[in-house]
Amino acid sequence: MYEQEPVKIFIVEDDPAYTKFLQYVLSLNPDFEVSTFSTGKDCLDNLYQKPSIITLDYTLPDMPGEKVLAEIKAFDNIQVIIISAQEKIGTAVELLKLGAYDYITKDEDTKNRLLNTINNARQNISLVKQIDHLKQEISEKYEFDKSIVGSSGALKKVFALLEKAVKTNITVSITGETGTGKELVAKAIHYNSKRKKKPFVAVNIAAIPSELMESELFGHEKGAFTGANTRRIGKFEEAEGGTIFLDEIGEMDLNLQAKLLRVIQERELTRIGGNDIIKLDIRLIVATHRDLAEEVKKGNFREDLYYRLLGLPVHLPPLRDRGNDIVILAKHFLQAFAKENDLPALRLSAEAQEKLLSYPFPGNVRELKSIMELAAVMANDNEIKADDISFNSVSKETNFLFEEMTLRDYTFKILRYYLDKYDNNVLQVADKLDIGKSTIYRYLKEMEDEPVK
Ligand SMILES: Nc1ncnc2c1ncn2[C@@H]1O[C@H](COP(=O)(O)OP(=O)(O)OP(=O)(O)O)[C@@H](O)[C@H]1O
Repeated sequence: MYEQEPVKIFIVEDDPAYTKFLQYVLSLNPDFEVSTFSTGKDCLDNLYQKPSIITLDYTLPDMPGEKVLAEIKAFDNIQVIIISAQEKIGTAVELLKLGAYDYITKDEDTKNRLLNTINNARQNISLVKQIDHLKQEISEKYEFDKSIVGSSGALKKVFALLEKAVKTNITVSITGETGTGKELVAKAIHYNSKRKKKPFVAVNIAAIPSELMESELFGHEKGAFTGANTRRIGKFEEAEGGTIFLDEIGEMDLNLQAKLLRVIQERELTRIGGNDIIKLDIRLIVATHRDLAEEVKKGNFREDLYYRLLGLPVHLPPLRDRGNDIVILAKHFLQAFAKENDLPALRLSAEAQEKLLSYPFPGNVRELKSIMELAAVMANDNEIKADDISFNSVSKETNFLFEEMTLRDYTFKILRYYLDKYDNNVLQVADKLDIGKSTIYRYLKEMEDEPVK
C-alpha cells in the first residue's frame, strides 16, 4: 500500500529547538526526506518541490497559520498536519474544516502522535493515488469505441445516439434482449459524461424481492420497520452527483412504480420512516428486455411512468442482426482471453467463422463471449477450428423456443423446415417426422389458410 519512493516532508516551524526535535523524530524513518522552513513564505515558495506532507506550526512570525494552510491547499492536495503550542478546540475544528489533515499540540506525546498521523496520512495519500488511477483507468476502459465492439450499421446508429446522450442529462431508456450489452452501454454513457468522476450505481430490479426494493432504492431511518436497526442510505442517495442504472425496470411492481414516479418528478426523496426531504442530483438510465409499451397496454406498467422514463430510447439489436459483428466480437473475445491468460495470439479459422455466423445466439453477446472462451480452452493449437466451437445444449433448446409461439405454429415451422430440407418431398418428410402423408397435406392446407408467422 505504501509508495516506494521516499516521502517528502516539509517541517515549517520558527522555533529552532523545536525544528531540531521534529527533524530528529522524522529522521527515525529512513523513508522520509525532510526539509525545514522557518517562515510561511519560505514554505510557500518551495511548494514546487511537491512535498507529500507538511507539518505546519500554527503561529509563524510572518503569516497567520490559516493563510499558509489555505495557500498550500490551493496549490495541491498536500496533507497538512498542524502543530500548535496551545490546545484550542475551536481553532482545531476550523483548521480541519479548511482541509488540515490533523491537529497536534506540543506536549510530551507529540512524538508518537506525529509518527502515527504521518503513517495514516501516507496511507491516505496512497489510497487517493490509487483511486485517481482507477478512475482514470475506468474512464479509458469505457471509451465508446474501445468498450463497445462492433461496426455494423445497427451498432453505428447506437453510437450516434450515445454521443447525443452524453452531452445532456436526459434519461436514457435502453431496450434489448438479454446479453445485448445494456449494462455496458449504461456504463459507457456514465463514464463518457460530465458525471464520470461521481458514482455509477446499478440496481437490478428483478434480483431484489419487491418488499425490500423500496428500502434498497430510497433508504430507511433507524426503527422505520422491524429489523431496521440502523439508518440505511438507498441507492438513489448513493448515486448522488452520478448515475443510477435501473436494470429490468419492467419487473418493478405497480406500487413502487408510483413512488419512483414521484421521486423522478420531484428529484427528491424521503427515506422510509423519515421526514427529511433529500434533494437529488442524479442521471437516470433504465433498461428492460420487455416491450414496455406492450406492458402499459396490459396494465403491468404505469403509462405516466413510461413516458417519464422513455427519455432518449436506445434499442440494442440482437447479435444475430448485427452481421459481421459476430466475427469481430469473436476475435475481440479471443484476443482478450489470450491476453488475460498469457496465451499466444489465437486465430479464428474460416470454417469457425462460418459456423458462428449461422448460429442465432439467443444469449447474444454474453453467449458469444462464453463460447469463445471455451473454444480458446479447447483449441489444440493457435487456430480455433469449427469443432472447437460448441453451442451448449441449453442454448440450442432456448434457441428453438426463443420466439415463444403456439404449439400449432411450432408444428408448421418444423414442417416447413423439413419440406425445405427434403425438397418438398412429402413422402420423405412424412417418414422423417413419423406422421402420415395425409396429415402433412392437411397441415399444408391449414398453413395456406393461415400462414405461419
Ligand atoms: N458490443 C460489445 N462489445 C464488447 N463486449 C460486449 C458488447 N456487448 C456486450 N458485451 C459484453 O457481453 C456481456 C453482456 O453484456 P451486458 O451485461 O451489458 O448485457 P445486458 O443486455 O445488460 O444483459 P442482461 O439483460 O442479461 O442483464 C458483458 O460481458 C459485456 O461486457
